[in-house]
Amino acid sequence: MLALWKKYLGSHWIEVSLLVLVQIIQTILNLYLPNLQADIINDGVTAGDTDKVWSIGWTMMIVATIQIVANVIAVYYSTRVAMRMGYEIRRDYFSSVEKLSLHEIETFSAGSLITRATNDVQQVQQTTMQSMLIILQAPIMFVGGIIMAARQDGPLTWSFAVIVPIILIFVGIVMSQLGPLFKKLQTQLDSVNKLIREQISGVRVIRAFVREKTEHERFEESNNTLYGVVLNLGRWMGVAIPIMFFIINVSNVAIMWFGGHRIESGEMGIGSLQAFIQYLMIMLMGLMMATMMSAMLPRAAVSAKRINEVLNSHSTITAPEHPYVNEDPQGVLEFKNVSFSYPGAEDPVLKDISFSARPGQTVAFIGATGSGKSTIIRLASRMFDVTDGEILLDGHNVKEYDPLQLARLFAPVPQKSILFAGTIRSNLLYGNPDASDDQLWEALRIAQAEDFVKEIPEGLDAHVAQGGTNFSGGQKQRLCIARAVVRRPYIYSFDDSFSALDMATDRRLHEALEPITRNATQLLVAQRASSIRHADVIIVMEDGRIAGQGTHEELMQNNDIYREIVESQGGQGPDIESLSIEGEE
Ligand SMILES: Nc1ncnc2c1ncn2[C@@H]1O[C@H](COP(=O)(O)OP(=O)(O)OP(=O)(O)O)[C@@H](O)[C@H]1O
Repeated sequence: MLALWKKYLGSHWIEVSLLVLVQIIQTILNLYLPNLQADIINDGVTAGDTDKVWSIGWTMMIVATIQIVANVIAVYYSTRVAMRMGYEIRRDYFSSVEKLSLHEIETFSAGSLITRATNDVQQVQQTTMQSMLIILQAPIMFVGGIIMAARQDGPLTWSFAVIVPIILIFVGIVMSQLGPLFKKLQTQLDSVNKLIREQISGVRVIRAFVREKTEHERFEESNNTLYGVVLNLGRWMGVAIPIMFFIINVSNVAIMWFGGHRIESGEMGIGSLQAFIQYLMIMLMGLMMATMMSAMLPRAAVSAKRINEVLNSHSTITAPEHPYVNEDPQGVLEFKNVSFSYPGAEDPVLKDISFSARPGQTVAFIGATGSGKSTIIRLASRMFDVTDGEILLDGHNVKEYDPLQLARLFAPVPQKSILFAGTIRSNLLYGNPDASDDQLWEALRIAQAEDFVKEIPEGLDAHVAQGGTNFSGGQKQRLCIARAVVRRPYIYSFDDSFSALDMATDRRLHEALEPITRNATQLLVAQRASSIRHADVIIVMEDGRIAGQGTHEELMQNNDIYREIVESQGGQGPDIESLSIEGEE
């Protein structure tokens, strides 16, 4: 927490100093007011001195006005400084996450990165705001309250020696119960939030599989636990608050009783007793504030630690000091004895992978699910660093490149179609921000998306919902392919990108891609043997190893696994090249 305060409050030291100043002023004035009240009663009202009543009354008015103004300024600046701190943390956090490689993102997990950016930042922001109001006030009120009370009546102040320990013991007991409950509340809130997120985003699947009842029960269970924790908290609060007031009121009565005797014996004025009671309240208030802080700070410190972990982590995928600049990229890719394990995993998912892919060539990967096909595609553009071996691009290790320059040479079409909220145009421009409308339509034509986009009245300006949920799976896939085509990269990587297309569209797409991929390298992952049979090289993956490579004909002759895959999909299968297309022939 201190590290965050130092970093984000340090640059606003003028506002923070002003805040400290007004806080000190308003707390001191707050301590001064009961003193004036004592004087007005003792020297004015009791003595029948109207002038004194007026003069002290005016002083009280002025002091109270300054105190209110100082209070307003304090609340204004503490809110402003805390909100800006939250804004700056979120800004830095976002740019830190943007720079992280997939390795770190996987290590943190996407869910945790989101919670840290939202809940944790909110927690730190709230605590900062409260702290700025309380942190100085609490000790001044506590110590000042005792000193000022002692000035009114020294002997009576000894009563604090009994009241304060009783309250501290009571608060200690309550906090020891509330602390774990607050922690549990946070965890339970997280789990309810997670469930809501999961169930809302998966609502279509839940309905399709008629799982509403089960999901409802799952939610009920989690929500009930949360309700139980809140209820338990409420019970403790419900008991603790009245008992606290009871202790305070009993203290009040005791002080009045003792004070009454002292007034009777002429050792104390009525005004002094009244002021004394107010100082007791101020002192107790200081104590409460300090207790509140001691409960809030540890929770915020945990959040601050989680935020700092992200802010201080650096991408392991970095540019070398003098990156290699590829002036004339070709797209020749070579894997040399590559092995790879995912972060945190013990077993390698790729073992001793070697192959090469040249411009104009299509290298396809086929194999059982989980055999490592997508991982090869991810490693090629250095989303992760290999554990062993090396990957060369145009003869240079991908680690020698600036990761940004490297990324520009590739156009990935990921397995899961990812579209962003906006329009079709804004999504396609991800491929190349300078592309003209003609180029966008050309890409849509190649990706077999032209027809359905033309049918939408808004065309390129058609709205795309978050995650592209207003498009079908096949439409999303085609838009993602168009986005890659817009880029006109040196290496295309299609990771099972044709799975949602029917065979005829698949064929048309391959034909349309042919002219533009003539000088580019194509990496192609597919589940359907028919859609890769014309690849120049087919690599058969099994359990993270290459179980064979060659053309379709070669593999059919000498690779049992490949033959099995082809046969399991209907023998030689319908060759997509030979499929007739509606409207053709
Ligand atoms: N991000 C990840 N973290 C840890 N392990 C992973 C990760 N992604 C994949 N794996 C594991 O690596 C192995 C290979 O996964 P990969 O996605 O490369 O397989 P694939 O052949 O493309 O499968 P599919 O055909 O189902 O897409 C699998 O066992 C998978 O569980």
